[in-house]
Amino acid sequence: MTVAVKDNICTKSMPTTCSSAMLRDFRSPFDATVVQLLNDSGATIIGKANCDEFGMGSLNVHSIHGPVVNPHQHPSSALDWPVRERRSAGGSSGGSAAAVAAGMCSAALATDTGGSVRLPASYCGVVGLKPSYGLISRRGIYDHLQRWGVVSFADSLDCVGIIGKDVISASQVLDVLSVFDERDPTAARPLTRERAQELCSEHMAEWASLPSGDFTKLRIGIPQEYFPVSLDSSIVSPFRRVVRALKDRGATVLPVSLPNTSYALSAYYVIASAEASSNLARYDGVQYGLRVPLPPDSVTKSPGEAYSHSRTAGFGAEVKRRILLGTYALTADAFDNYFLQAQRLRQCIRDDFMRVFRVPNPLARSATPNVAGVHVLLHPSAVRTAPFLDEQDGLDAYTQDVLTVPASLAGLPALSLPMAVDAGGDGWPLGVSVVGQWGCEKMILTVGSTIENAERGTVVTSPG
Ligand SMILES: NC(=O)C[C@H](N)C(=O)O
Repeated sequence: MTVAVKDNICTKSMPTTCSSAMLRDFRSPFDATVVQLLNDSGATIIGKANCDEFGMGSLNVHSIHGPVVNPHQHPSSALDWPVRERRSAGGSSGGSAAAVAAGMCSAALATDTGGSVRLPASYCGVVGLKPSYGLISRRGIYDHLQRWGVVSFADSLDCVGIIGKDVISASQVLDVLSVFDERDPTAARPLTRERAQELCSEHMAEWASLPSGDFTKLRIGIPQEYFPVSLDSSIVSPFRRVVRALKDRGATVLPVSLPNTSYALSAYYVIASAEASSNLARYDGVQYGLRVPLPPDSVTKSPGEAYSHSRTAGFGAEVKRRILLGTYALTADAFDNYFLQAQRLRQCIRDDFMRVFRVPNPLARSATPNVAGVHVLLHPSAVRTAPFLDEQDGLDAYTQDVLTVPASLAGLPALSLPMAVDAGGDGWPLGVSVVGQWGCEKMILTVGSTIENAERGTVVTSPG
């Protein structure tokens, strides 16, 4: 299999820049465990993929390598396209999604902190899987040299994810990567993995043992809060078609409520920025990263001034904004009102999910199945199709992942797959997401491949 690797995942034989001037010349002395696993399995790594700087962004426009142009509709000539007609590939893993969409490789490694795998997958018309938090290793081989094989952004949220040309490619890569890595302290222990697998298989047996494609007894929840006013109306009809296809196979589809969803984005940006401000403190030009010597006429020449000089030159504007926001959220004055509140909201969001799932959480002490609950949730992956690259405006960029962030805060597996492009839309891809209980990757991939087959058989007329 040919695989591209996002440029925040360490590779020995290629640079790892994180799309940042800070790491422009960085060569990792080791491969991340995920890269080693891919190499050992015989995969061919074709190159590193562009991303937003340190994974911060939703449109892959914050990069020293320039923005990623969405290759959909013109896969071999995206860069010949007039600038005003170029669309974003989504972020932060825009390069990974674009490489798969353009047919350069059959899969790509990416990372997802708040939606960075699923949003680009949705915008580029490919499959994106964010696995359960802790399922795939983030560790490197020589952990005394650098803490992670994947360069940290926000440790309590970062996951290695997979982008594939179809569900089967994504699940093949998942099989290779989902092994326990004792070097990664956040990796789920073998017992937890076994328990999750047992629970998932037990609950899949309720419906997946029936003849293929018969989903009688599969219960699917549609979270009512995932249809905000910002949702483009053209998404509704393809989404309904997907629901209908599942109902035709016997599935019960019912509305469910995740009442704290509207707090997810605010909680995410506080928590992720706070963790980023602490993680990125190591890039001071002495321990790590670009070092820019102070000018000879500099007055104080204090270490603080030297750090600040290198950090000012090495980090881009978006990374600086997150460091400022995160540092503020962690100050004594703001901690209770921002950081603690965000953590409380995160717990409420987790509880929302746990209340609706039929499969018990393998990480919880009491594991009572909720018989009125659902096996999986289904919702649109994004509120719109890929924006034009020259239509970026400030706040909009932060609301792109409004539908992907909740599953990240809860650490749950989520799969985005393309819906057939509909005559009512603008001809650009749209994704639908399937979310499951922790460790239920097999379940969401099974539902995903049924949707994929149904959508492949859909004949729709394209608007252009
Ligand atoms: N990194 C991610 O998962 C994307 C998110 N939009 C962020 O900028 O934090």
